[in-house]
Amino acid sequence: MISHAFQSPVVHHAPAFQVQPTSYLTKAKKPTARAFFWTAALAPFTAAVRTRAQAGRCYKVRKVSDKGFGAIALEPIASGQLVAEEEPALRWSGAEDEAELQECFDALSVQQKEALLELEDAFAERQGKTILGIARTNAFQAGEPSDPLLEEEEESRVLYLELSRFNHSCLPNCGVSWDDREGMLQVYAERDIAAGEELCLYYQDVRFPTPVRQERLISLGFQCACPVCVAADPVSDERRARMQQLIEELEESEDEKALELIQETLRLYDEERLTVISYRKMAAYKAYAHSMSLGNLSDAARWAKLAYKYCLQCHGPYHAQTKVLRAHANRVRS
Ligand SMILES: C[S@@+](CC[C@H](N)C(=O)[O-])C[C@H]1O[C@@H](n2cnc3c(N)ncnc32)[C@H](O)[C@@H]1O
Repeated sequence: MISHAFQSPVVHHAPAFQVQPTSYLTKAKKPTARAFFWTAALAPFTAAVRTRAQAGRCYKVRKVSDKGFGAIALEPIASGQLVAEEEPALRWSGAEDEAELQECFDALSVQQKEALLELEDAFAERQGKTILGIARTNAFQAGEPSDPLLEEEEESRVLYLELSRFNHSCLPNCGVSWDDREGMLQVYAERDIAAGEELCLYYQDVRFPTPVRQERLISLGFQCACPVCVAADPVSDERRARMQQLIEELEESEDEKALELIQETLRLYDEERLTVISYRKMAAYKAYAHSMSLGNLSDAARWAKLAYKYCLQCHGPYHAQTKVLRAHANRVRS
């Protein structure tokens, strides 16, 4: 039995739309995450992780320093490459429902339970791991965070056996994308990666200075040991604090001002070598929307094309957002 009070588990997700999108993309959302949630509260468990990238497996999970396991690139990986994808081993309605998590776990076979109990539990106490601690350490959010349907509905959480082994970095080289079409979570390379490099995701928005990031990650059960946190560079902290300010200022700004702020945001991402493609995609998309609003069609076309390119890189060609952005890119071109 789970003994301590349920707190929201760590929720790794593709933070592409943490900044609320304007209406163009919101309209394109579809109710897919919800559609299969209740019918598959307990997703079919597969002994072998099914991954499209399996044939040419480009990484290996192994022990990495003091972070436990991690994923290491076995070969050079190009930006935009699909690195891994996996079906959930466990799905439950999430947020506050400890009882449902326990119920879903209890319904698994012994083998399935054993596999899940192998995962890291950052909250384990003397009596050992609990499924709650494992969920808090490893859970991903089902669906894209900004999906209005998910915001209105109870959020669901998912646990993966292999993707749970990817560590966090505040300067990540990979990002996750929720694949509604197949109900899988995918990992895409967000920059070119050399063989031997660790593949790292970002468990939360990294556009905050070190003390804020650290505090948020400690609440997820660990002290971040990524190179940016270890360096604690005041210049980097200043840039990241400004990035957060810009997110807020952008919400309040008229078109012309907003376009200036977006340019500044992109400059800061470059200076910080922050290659999170979903941040850039959102910036390009917003710039497209503001350019359209100003009637500047040639700029709008350029931004729409860029947003589409970024979307392809972080979500692949079949994702709902990619299709929407492709349509926008085609529309303003014609
Ligand atoms: C989702 S698991 C990642 C895989 C984990 N390393 C394992 O061995 O299964 C999250 C845990 O990994 C470790 N971890 C992940 N990213 C880290 C980081 N940047 N710094 C230190 N520890 C990290 C922490 O122990 C955290 O609770």
